[in-house]
Amino acid sequence: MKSLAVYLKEYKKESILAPLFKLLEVVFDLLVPVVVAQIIDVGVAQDNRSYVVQMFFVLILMAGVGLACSFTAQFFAAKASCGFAAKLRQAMFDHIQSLSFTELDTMGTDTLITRLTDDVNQVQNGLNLGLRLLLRSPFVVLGSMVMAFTINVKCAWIFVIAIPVLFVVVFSIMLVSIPLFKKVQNGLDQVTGLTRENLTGVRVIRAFCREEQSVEEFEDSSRELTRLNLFVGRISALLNPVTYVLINIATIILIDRAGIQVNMGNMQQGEVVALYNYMLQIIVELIKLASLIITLNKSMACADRVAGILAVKSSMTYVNDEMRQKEKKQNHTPAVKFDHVTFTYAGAGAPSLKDISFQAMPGETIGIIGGTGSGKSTLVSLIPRFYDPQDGQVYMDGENVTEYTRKSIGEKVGIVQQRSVLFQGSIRDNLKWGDENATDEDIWKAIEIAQAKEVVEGKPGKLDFQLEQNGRNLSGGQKQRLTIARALVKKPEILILDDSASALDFATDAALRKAIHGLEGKMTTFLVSQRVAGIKQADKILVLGNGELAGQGTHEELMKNCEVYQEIYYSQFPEEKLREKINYDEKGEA
Ligand SMILES: Nc1ncnc2c1ncn2[C@@H]1O[C@H](COP(=O)(O)OP(=O)(O)OP(=O)(O)O)[C@@H](O)[C@H]1O
Repeated sequence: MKSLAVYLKEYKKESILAPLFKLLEVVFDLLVPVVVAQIIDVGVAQDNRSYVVQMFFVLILMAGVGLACSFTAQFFAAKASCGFAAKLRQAMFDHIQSLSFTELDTMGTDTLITRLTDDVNQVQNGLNLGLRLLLRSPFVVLGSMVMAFTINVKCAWIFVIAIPVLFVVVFSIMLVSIPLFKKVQNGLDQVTGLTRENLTGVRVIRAFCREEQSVEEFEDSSRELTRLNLFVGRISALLNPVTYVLINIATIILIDRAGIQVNMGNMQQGEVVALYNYMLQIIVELIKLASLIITLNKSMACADRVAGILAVKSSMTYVNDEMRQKEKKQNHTPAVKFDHVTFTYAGAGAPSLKDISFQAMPGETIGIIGGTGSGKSTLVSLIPRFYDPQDGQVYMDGENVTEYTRKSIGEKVGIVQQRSVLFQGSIRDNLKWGDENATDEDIWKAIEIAQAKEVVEGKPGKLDFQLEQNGRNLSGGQKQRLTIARALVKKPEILILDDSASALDFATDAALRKAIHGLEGKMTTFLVSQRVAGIKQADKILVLGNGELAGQGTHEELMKNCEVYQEIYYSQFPEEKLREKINYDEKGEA
């Protein structure tokens, strides 16, 4: 939690001025009962009207100055807390961006969203209140006690006993509720997660008539959060009645003792009123302090969660520009090489890739095929270094991928993933993610290769057509074509299409492959596909089965010597199997 203090550094002045002005306000608050006592003991007792009026204006003046101090304190506290929260949120966002996929997979998106939003808001709230009230309340409590001593020592002892008793009660209740606040935030994570899942999957939920189950699931989770909140609320609600009972007992004793002192002539009536006022100020401040501590507890729990994210170190380090040696590209150096690569996802029991070795020469097209879950996506995700393998090495242009800067990998590799992700904005804005300096001509060229010309031309405004969030105003196939175009705008040396033509019809898929093949230069292309037709023409095909490389070679080679490939092929072209059988039988008869 202390680690978050750095984000307040820039607001040092505000963080000092806010409590300082609050303390000034307290001084005026503490003087009010003294002035009231004077009004009673001098003005009223001696029937001195002009004195009463004079003191009345003094009270108004004190209230005015107190109010100005309070406003100023509020201003500085708000400035510091809002600025702090903005910096913290930005730092978290930047940090999350720097984490590797391994950490992101482990933490999960939902908790990251709650921590980035609700948790940061709670910390901001806690800081704002803390800056204003954390010093004010104890200062009023202690100040009231000191003022009581200046009035009457015998009565002041009641304050000395009452205050610690009240403190113990308040803090005991707080200690019980602190751990519960963390549970409440975790419950909130769960509700956020379910909300997101249900809202993004609403079409599937309706298609499968799962509304009732979804509502029930949400209700269960929400009920649990409510139960926790109620429990914490009840404990916190105990504070007021308990503190009021204690303070009222103290007030009764105070009035009893003070009455005796007045009768003995040691005290005046106005001073009794002043002591009573101080007792009231104490209870008001203690209740404020109690709710402040509740807020601070909540925000400390949230601050811990925020600090937890900031403390996560990326398991992947990148070399920087200075450390990076210039590429020494030589002829006949493979564009991509896997050397006995084994990879297991964090938390997964079994490896998703086992001892994979192959190489792809510059300009080659590499097809990757295999059953579902055989490791195709995992394999290609190691090329742009989304993950690091536990064993073996991945090389690009003869250099280990760990020797590249993050930027240089980004420039070299263009990847189009299975799920098309587009962002709110124009088509042009989205495609310029590939290269922000790309001209409209470059963009149209990429669109043409990606077979998206008709799509874009059919939209009002063409490149200026506005996409909604996640590109939801486009069809699946249209989105896929645009994501392919976005990768092509970058003109990458290595292009990876991870089953990204799955929503395209056969003719478009074929035209896309032909257009990519016809590109100038030596772009190495990886085509991941479930369809043999999609990779048949590739220079080399990698066949994956259960994370292992079952075979590699051209289509013809694999048809001769790779059983897994033959199985896939004949399952997709059963008539070929039949023809094969007929040929074989005919040969046999001859
Ligand atoms: N983020 C992840 N965390 C843990 N395990 C994962 C993760 N992603 C994939 N896996 C596991 O790794 C294995 C390979 O998955 P991968 O996505 O690479 O398969 P694939 O061949 O691309 O499948 P498909 O054709 O269905 O997309 C699977 O068993 C899968 O459950």
